Amino acid sequence: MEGGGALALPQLRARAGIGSPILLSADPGSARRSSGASGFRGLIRERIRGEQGGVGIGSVTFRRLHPADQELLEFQIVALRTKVPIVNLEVSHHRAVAAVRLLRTEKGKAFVDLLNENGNGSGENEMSYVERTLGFKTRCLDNRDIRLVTVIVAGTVRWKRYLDYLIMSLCSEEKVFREMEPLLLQILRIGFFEILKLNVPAYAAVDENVRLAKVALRPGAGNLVNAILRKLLQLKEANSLPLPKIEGDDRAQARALSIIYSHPVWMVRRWIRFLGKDEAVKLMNWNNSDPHFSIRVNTAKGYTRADLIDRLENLQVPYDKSTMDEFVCIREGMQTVLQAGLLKEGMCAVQDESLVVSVVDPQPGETIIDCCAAPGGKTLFMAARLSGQGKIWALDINKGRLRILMEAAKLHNLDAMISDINADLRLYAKETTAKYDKVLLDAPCSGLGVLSKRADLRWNRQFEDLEELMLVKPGGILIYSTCSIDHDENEHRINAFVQRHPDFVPQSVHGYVPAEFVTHDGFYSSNPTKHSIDGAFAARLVRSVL
Ligand SMILES: C[S@@+](CC[C@H](N)C(=O)[O-])C[C@H]1O[C@@H](n2cnc3c(N)ncnc32)[C@H](O)[C@@H]1O
Repeated sequence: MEGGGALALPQLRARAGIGSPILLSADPGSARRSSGASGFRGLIRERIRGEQGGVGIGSVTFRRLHPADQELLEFQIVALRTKVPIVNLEVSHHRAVAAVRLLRTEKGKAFVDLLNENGNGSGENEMSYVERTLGFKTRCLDNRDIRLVTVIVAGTVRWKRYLDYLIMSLCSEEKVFREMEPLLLQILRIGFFEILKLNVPAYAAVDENVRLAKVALRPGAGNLVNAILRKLLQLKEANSLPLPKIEGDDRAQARALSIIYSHPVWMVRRWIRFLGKDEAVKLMNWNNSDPHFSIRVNTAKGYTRADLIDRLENLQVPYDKSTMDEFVCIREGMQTVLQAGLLKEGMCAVQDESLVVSVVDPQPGETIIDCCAAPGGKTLFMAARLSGQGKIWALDINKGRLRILMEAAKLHNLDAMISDINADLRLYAKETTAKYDKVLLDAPCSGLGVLSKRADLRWNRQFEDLEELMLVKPGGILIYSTCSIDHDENEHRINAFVQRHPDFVPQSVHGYVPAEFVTHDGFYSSNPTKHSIDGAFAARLVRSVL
């Protein structure tokens, strides 16, 4: 086995006796193409059948294997035959978990990051996915592993177009890339990402990914990974990665930029048209940078930002004070904050540092409906600003997300001020006679302002349309907000709305947010490249009294 990382068989046997979970399952897993009798799994099945008196392939096939592979095969046979539960210690467990998470992310069945899950719990969940998908278990994930999985998965998703272009260029023919089995492609993406963007030492990136491909798939898959990664290393060393040149007509340039900065072509073309090439490149660089997280202190529980800062200093988590009083910004150490239980205590919440709540400007005694409320970042923030007087209705179509919101409300001592409504806003708005002082419509949008945090959104963009709502009292205020920087979802939508509903008059957000966030038309707009915070938009519309 490459890299000299293989354990000697007696050692493996000794570890097999420790009694951790089992190594192999009979189910080859949907992500892997059946490798037949020529794959590891096939060989094992044949060998065991042979030993049980069936038709085995015996030593002839075994001689085709490299001695190190044969050693691994023997080990796996011991595990299967003795049914001793064994954790697979051969593969790099965080890479195995990352590969499985990438497969699941691509099918839309997992989020990119593990931040919302708890350390050990998430390790166990991940292990059961790994077992079902790969047919073996890895050892439990510790905090460092979870961080590595998050970094690898988020980075690989973010750089997918760039990585795939290079992988395809290095395959002997395009067909090899197009027909590549999903798991093999994820392993290659991880290897490419580690080498090109994480600067992982070459021996580790190559050996570990080769071993993962061999164990999870078959020896031939490992050989392919080995050949392609070594070719990549040579090209990287010679500074001659086969990337497209930014030349030709607009379309060709957009295509090249979309590969180099790993964004969809339509997005690049749109941004070049509206922002110009330089600004579009800046924006893509922001989207590709590591996201930072903002934490809002929970004043409703009596905590101050100084209390939060004390805790962060004790935990040795570096932070920056935000311009907004309740916030601090964290670039690294989020896992430490989670582990220390600051969120569970209700001391703070992870929340985008947007000024939308300042645009709403909740005042004690007001009734406010938050129309697309879950998971509740803005609901909780608004409730905290009501200083114990007033009421917020949190409406969302998604019951599960609404439940999370109400749990968080309880944690933050704000549950008495918040009631939930599980409904489709379009139906609710038609059927109810209720009217509110303020209506916040934080509309589902493309999320084009938060692409640095949501690595997957750039590949999954879809518009969802909402009916206009008439839940606002005469004289009340509708606040429309998005986490998008796209004019079609923001200014254009507001202008169209106002044309259809002359009883709603835009009111400048001047005075509610610092001047640098107020657009020419009096809307709130934050721009990642200008303000170094996520992109967001908000408009205040006052309903006339008549
Ligand atoms: C952008 S998120 C809201 C984020 C939230 N305001 C916050 O600050 O945490 C959009 C939410 O709209 C909800 N949603 C989408 N369509 C809806 C509809 N027709 N009626 C009610 N809620 C809807 C989604 O379930 C999702 O939770």
